[in-house]
Amino acid sequence: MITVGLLGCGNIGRVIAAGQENFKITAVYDVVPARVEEFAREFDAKPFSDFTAFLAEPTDIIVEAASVVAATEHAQEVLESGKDIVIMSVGALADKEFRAHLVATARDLKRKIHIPSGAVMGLDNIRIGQISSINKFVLRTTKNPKSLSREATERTQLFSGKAHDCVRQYPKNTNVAESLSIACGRDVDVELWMDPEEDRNMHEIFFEGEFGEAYIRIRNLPSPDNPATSYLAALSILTLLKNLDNPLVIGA
Ligand SMILES: NC(=O)C1=CN([C@@H]2O[C@H](COP(=O)(O)OP(=O)(O)OC[C@H]3O[C@@H](n4cnc5c(N)ncnc54)[C@H](O)[C@@H]3O)[C@@H](O)[C@H]2O)C=CC1
Ligand SMILES: O=C([O-])CC(=O)C(=O)O
Repeated sequence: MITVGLLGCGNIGRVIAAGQENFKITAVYDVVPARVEEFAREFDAKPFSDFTAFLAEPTDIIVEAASVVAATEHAQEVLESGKDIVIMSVGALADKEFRAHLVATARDLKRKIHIPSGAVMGLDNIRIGQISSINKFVLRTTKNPKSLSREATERTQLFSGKAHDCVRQYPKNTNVAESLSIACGRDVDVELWMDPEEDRNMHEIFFEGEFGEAYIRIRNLPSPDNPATSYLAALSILTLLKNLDNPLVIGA
């Protein structure tokens, strides 16, 4: 049985915990002490209010499902402790120096940094961007203003530019932009829209290159507990965890 240390007892953490089968969340940590205690009671895990003690607990892998700040603060320490990490708040890796340092540490210590497909589809073959020329890559994300904690009466563009700038400005809503950039091997172009007529979290991907062209549209249902996060993102990380011990690896 794979043992998991969970950093972040929120919406995604709860979906993962509810779906445990071939892995077990044995240790949990969150900045909100009451949340850790409640989660630990409900899912029979050991609660921690101190990160160092949490990390010292014997677990096989740490799952970050908290925030860009949490991933930035703790990812390096996790790898240095000899554990693999799953990073959900991928926006942390928009800092190129930080990412390079993290990857170098993982390489030296023979550890893995897993990035779930999250709220999009297609990350598998989008990786061909690392070996083949791409002449266009645009992510257009459209969410209801509520998912962005804003108000609007008409469709409004909030951002147009590069992924790393977008996720810096909207760290709770555009981690996918950074996942696509890492997969594709370039800082992708991003448009972020809010639309009061849209009740889903929609991601449209326009991808053109030597291979031909692709258009992927994902219309995600928001998570019941956090409208900023698509339910698909939680299902994605749960699938990743369920496949950690599967010898059959599918996808590029
Ligand atoms: N990669 C992707 O495709 C996607 C990534 N995400 C990201 O996944 C993360 C988790 O999402 P949700 O569970 O929906 O969020 P949530 O807000 O429901 O839960 C996050 C939990 O982490 C805790 N937390 C926040 N900062 C912390 C810190 N510095 N140290 C310890 N605990 C901390 C909070 O108290 C909360 O309990 C978020 O960063 C979100 O933006 C969300 C959707 C898609
Ligand atoms: O869940 C989504 O639709 C996307 C999201 O919030 C993110 O990438 O941070």
